[in-house]
Amino acid sequence: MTKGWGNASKSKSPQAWDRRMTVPADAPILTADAMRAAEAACAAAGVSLSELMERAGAAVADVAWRMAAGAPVLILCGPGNNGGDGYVAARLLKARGAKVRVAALAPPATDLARAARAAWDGPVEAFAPDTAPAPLIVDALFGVGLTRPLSDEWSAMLRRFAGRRVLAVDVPSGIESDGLQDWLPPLPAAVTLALGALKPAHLLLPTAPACGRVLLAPIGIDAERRMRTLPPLPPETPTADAHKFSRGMVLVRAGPMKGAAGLSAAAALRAGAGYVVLEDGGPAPLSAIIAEAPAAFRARLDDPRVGAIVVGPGFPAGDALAAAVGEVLDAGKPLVLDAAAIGAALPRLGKGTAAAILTPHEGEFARAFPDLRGSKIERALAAARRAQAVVIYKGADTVIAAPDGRVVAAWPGSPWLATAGTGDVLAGVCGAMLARGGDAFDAAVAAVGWHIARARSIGRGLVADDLVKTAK
Ligand SMILES: NC(=O)C1=CN([C@@H]2O[C@H](COP(=O)(O)OP(=O)(O)OC[C@H]3O[C@@H](n4cnc5c(N)ncnc54)[C@H](O)[C@@H]3O)[C@@H](O)[C@H]2O)[C@@H](O)CC1
Ligand SMILES: [K+]
Repeated sequence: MTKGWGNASKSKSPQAWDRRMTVPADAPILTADAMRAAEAACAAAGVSLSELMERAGAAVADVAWRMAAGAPVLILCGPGNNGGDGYVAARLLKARGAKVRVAALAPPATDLARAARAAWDGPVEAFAPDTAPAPLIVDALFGVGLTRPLSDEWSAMLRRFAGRRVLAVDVPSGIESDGLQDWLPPLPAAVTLALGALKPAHLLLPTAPACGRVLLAPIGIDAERRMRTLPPLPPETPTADAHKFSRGMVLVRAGPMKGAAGLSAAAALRAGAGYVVLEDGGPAPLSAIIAEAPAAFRARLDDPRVGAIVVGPGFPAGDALAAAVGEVLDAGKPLVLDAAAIGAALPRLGKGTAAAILTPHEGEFARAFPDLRGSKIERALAAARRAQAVVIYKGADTVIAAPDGRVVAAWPGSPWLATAGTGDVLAGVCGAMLARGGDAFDAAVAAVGWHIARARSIGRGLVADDLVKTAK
């Protein structure tokens, strides 16, 4: 039932395995409200809520069984349906022969949880400051129903179990699942089993690292897929009749810091563009880049073969940037707008302009959209709607949003991307993907996927140039 599971007992280093932060690819993401709506739709379609809880508990038991590998398990149950999942898991684990204890924070407060508690035929301890630990702790205290931070007393009780292996049911308790609050869980999880769909908090900072490795138990919910995790990178081989212009032509406008635009141009080539022209560039990292003086470059803007124009890398705000942005907007070609070019273009975007991808990092986003509130996903969506453009809201928890409501959350990226010049590379890769034609959101998703995959394959010691230097 669960996806992406690896057997802990086979791992040479369980501790290293525990610390891995991964999420299932191309998986649905739902807010708590959307989750409840999906649950209601399931019930209307004839799958009872108790059946959903039974499936959830079975998935928890399955993962716990393998994580415990024969060692005793302590299941902590809260008052709501998250606790109900815990009681179901306890019953099923015991039936499989596992050594299970259950400790409850409070009596069950929902009908479903009461029924699940009643079906558990073992003892229930009160979860207290002296509750004895076990090698595996299953955290079924609170899920998407958490409405306020955990009390200091409960937080202290949970912190006592730090260092044990922890399996969190749906979310680590204490996390607000929609990503609206930065509450951190007192007991971070090695593995979090998301039920029905991933939740924003699994994929956004600061909560995502506390979820550890995230697995998904679909439990039969028909989750809509407008919000999802990063899909696998599609295989890309040029068609047999490809030529340099059919693979996409990208223009890169250079500002005063010429190395940045050079990196973008090299990235566009490396990501598959057939022909890349760099305006007024300095020494470019690849000699296959066509460097042109400003006048010749401007004449290119009208070339019908141009698939995308990149502007912003190495180009601080000012009159020169405003003029450059004005020219590329007038050209009516698909655009990648990075850094200060985003703010310069914003007043004109969405008013009949061509498709655009904006690539702000945190500071640039705050300058361009200072009034937006909510989770990073909500802010990215609001910015995309306002700009009528695709927004890649960069960071370790990059979020890609389209004006029509589609979202991809790209956590976990690669920590090696946190170094100068990688944003210039991403802008160039976006140019290559956009120049192929097709949907700008799909292009942005492919660009982020390319960037992360490349960074992961390089790993330790990565500098931005490495992302574009070689094909492998
Ligand atoms: N939505 C679905 O489709 C399914 C949900 N299931 C489970 O149900 C969970 C949601 O259940 P609930 O909505 O009952 O919510 P929870 O079980 O997350 O918690 C709600 C309860 O906790 C109390 N509470 C909230 N914050 C508190 C705090 N800080 N301190 C003390 N008490 C607090 C509430 O008053 C309520 O009694 C999911 O996370 C998942 O584990 C599963 O059973 C399977 C299906
Ligand atoms: K939980």
